[in-house]
Amino acid sequence: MKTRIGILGAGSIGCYLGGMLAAKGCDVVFIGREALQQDTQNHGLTLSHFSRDALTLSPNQLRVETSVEALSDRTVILLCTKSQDTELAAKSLNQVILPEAHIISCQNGISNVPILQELLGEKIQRISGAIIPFNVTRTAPAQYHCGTDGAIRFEQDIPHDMQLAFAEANQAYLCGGNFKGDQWAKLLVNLNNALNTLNGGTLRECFAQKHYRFAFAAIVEEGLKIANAHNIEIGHYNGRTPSALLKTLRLPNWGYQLIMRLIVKMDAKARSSMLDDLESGRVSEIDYLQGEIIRQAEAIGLTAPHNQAILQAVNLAFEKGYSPKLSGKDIWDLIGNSGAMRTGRGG
Ligand SMILES: NC(=O)C1=CN([C@@H]2O[C@H](COP(=O)(O)OP(=O)(O)OC[C@H]3O[C@@H](n4cnc5c(N)ncnc54)[C@H](OP(=O)(O)O)[C@@H]3O)[C@@H](O)[C@H]2O)C=CC1
Ligand SMILES: CC(C)(CO)C(=O)C(=O)O
Repeated sequence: MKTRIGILGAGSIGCYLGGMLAAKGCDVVFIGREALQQDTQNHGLTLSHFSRDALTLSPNQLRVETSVEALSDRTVILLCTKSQDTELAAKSLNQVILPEAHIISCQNGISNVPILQELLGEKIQRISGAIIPFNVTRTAPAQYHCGTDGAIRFEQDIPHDMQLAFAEANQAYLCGGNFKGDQWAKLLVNLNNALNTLNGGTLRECFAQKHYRFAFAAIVEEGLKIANAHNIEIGHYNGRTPSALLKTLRLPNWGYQLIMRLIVKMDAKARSSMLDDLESGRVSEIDYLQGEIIRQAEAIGLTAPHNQAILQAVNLAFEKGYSPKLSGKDIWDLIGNSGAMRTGRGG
C-alpha cells in the first residue's frame, strides 16, 4: 500500500519535496495557503533544478488543500513551515493526526523536533528531523527552483516508496547516523543566511568577498565553541565538517575560488531563504539560527557577541523591510573582528 504523505506548509521546500515525490508516483496532499491552491489549479507545479531536468505536474496530479483536516488519513507528514510556525502547526495537527503517523520536521534550526515532541509526544510515537541541504526559491506562481545540491539527511528510516521516488528523481538521501551532530553542522552553516540577507546579493557574490568569508568564519567559530562547550559531537554538512569549512573560508581569494570550482555546485542565482523572506515581506527565522546560538551560549554562562551583532542588524533590516546591502567589509566591521584581520589570517 502507498504511504499517505502530507506536506504541512507548502512553500518553497514543501512544494519542492512534495512535488518531487508526487511526480514520481507518491500519494501526496499539500497543505498551503489559498494563493498556492489557486496558482496550482491554474498552472500545475513546476520544479526546476540548476543541474537536473525540470519536473512538471499538471493540476490533476496535485491535491492542494488549505486546512490541516486533509491530513487526517496521512501516515507521513513532512513539516515544512518556518520554525516560528511550528507551535501553531503542532496544535492544529493535534486535532487531526493519526497516532501511527510519522512527523518529519524538514525545517532549519535544532528546536523544531523538541517543540513537536513537547506538544504532540503523548499522542505520536514517531517524530524526527530531516536536514534539507539545498536551496529552493519561488520564481513564479507555482514554480520553484533548486539552486544548490546535496543529499537529504533523514534522522529515521523513510518508507520504501518514498525511497524509490527520491531515487527516481535523482535526489540523494541518507537515513540515520549522527543526526544531532549533522543538524548542528547545518545550524552553523545556516548562520550564513543572516549575512547573505545583510549583503542582499547572491551566495556566489557574497562568498567571492574575502571579508565576507572571514565574517562568516568568525560567527561559525563562535557557534562551534558553544557547541563544543555543550559536548556536541559535531557532524557534517554536505560531507564536510564546520572545522574544514573554516579553513576554506579563510583561504585567500585565489585558493578559495580554486576549491569552490572543484567541490561546490551552486547556481549563480542561489540565495538564502532568509533573504527571500525579507524581500517577500515575511518574518525572519533569525531567532532559530543566530538566536539559537545566543540561547545555547547563555544556557552555560557564555556569550555570543558576533552572532548577537548580526541578529540585531538582521532584525533592523526586517523592521525596515529591505536589505542594507552591506559589503563583506561592512559586515566584518559590524562584528568588530578587525584583530583577526591584522594577524594576517586569510591574506
Ligand atoms: N527555502 C530554502 O531554500 C530552505 C529552507 N529550509 C527550511 O525549510 C523550512 C521552510 O522554509 P521555506 O520553504 O523556505 O518557507 P516558505 O515560507 O516558503 O514556506 C512555508 C509555507 O507554509 C505556509 N504555512 C505556514 N503555516 C501554515 C499552515 N498552518 N497551514 C498552511 N500553510 C502554512 C506559509 O504561508 P505564510 O507565509 O502565509 O505563513 C508558507 O507558504 C524553514 O525552516 C527553512 O529554514 C531549509 C533549507 C533550504
Ligand atoms: C540551503 C541553505 C543552506 C542555503 O543558504 C539554506 O538552508 C537556506 O537557504 O535556508
